Amino acid sequence: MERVVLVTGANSGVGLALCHRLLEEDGRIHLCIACRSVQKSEATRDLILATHPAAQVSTVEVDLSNLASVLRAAQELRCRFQRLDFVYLNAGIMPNPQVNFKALWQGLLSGKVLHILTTAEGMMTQTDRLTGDGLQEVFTTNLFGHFILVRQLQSLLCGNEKPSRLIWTSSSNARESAFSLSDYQHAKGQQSYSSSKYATDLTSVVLNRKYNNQGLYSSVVCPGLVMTNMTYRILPFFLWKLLMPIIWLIRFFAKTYTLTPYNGAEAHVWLFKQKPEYLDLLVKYHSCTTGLGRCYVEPRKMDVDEDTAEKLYQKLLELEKQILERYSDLLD
Ligand SMILES: NC(=O)C1=CN([C@@H]2O[C@H](COP(=O)(O)OP(=O)(O)OC[C@H]3O[C@@H](n4cnc5c(N)ncnc54)[C@H](OP(=O)(O)O)[C@@H]3O)[C@@H](O)[C@H]2O)C=CC1
Ligand SMILES: CC(C)CCC[C@@H](C)[C@H]1CC[C@H]2C3=C(CC[C@]12C)[C@@]1(C)CCC(=O)[C@@H](C)[C@@H]1CC3
Repeated sequence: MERVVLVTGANSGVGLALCHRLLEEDGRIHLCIACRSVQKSEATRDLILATHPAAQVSTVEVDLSNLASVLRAAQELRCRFQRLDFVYLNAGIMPNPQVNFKALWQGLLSGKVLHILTTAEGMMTQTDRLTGDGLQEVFTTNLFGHFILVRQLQSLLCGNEKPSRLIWTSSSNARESAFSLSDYQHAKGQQSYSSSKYATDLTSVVLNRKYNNQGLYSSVVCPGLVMTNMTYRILPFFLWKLLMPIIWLIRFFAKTYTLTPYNGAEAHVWLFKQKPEYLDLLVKYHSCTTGLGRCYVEPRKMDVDEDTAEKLYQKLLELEKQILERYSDLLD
């Protein structure tokens, strides 16, 4: 039986490369690409079919920052499919990114050059805003919209003959110091991206605890530093071009400088080929590339506190309850 794979944020960057790579691995899968615009998803479908003409590719419209749209997409997926084998929760935003060059400089002068250059710890700030639902946009797009989607797709993901898989695109920028349970949406700080990715790591850990016995497994990956629409927004384009020779040199030392979306999707594709029962679910899988361009995957233990993870999960459930009450007309 063909496997059904759903990918969010499939129209560009890591998500698009992932779609191509999954079809290279197994041309028989049914690939469902989730994008927030119909035009973009159709253009992406055509692009994928141009290189994989025999592939089965369908599209679903979902704006993860709009919870009504998430509920509608889940309803449509429930009608269309009997089960989902893989869900790649990959869409993400980092709005109005600013680099703190003072922190970068201090980091470079400290002994932690590689750590700073690969995690950007304490170096990046973002300006967040509220969604139409009154939630923080980065939290909603990167984590909560996906959380609602997963919960609404539970009937397609749980109790299947073979285990189903959730694969979240997290980041090595995920930091406990940027996250607080009392402000889990990160309304007060300026590191909403880092906070949302840490919250993603926590959520994945708890999802395993709650759902492994129903045959659903969750993993987190980091694609490394990849040049995509998201990263090109951090610095002016000409500056990136000027920095490129230095960045390619840094790649000889910084294995997570994967740079291309193809390389960035390595951990996602590797997980596609693994049996979940053998994975360490407290590990983040990092896409890595050697200086000469060979791709590989490195597992690294996550810095997560299980008690905090459980408390966050309870808060997500409370918020979910409020949202489902608000949109009760969209439920079956
Ligand atoms: N690039 C990097 O260095 C790193 C990226 N990541 C993560 O990788 C993932 C993919 O990012 P990347 O490929 O780099 O960047 P891109 O900007 O190329 O891709 C992001 C994708 O998310 C989609 N998206 C954004 N907002 C929404 C929304 N509200 N609803 C639905 N889809 C949405 C975008 O769609 P649209 O085209 O419509 O905007 C796009 O397809 C993200 O989660 C990111 O945080 C993690 C570590 C490093
Ligand atoms: C390397 C150059 C000489 C100078 C570039 C400085 C910064 C613009 C980059 C250094 C580390 C980078 C980085 C990211 C963005 C660009 C930098 C800050 C990320 C935050 C992008 C998104 C992620 O999720 C992280 C994994 C990246 C970590 C490293």
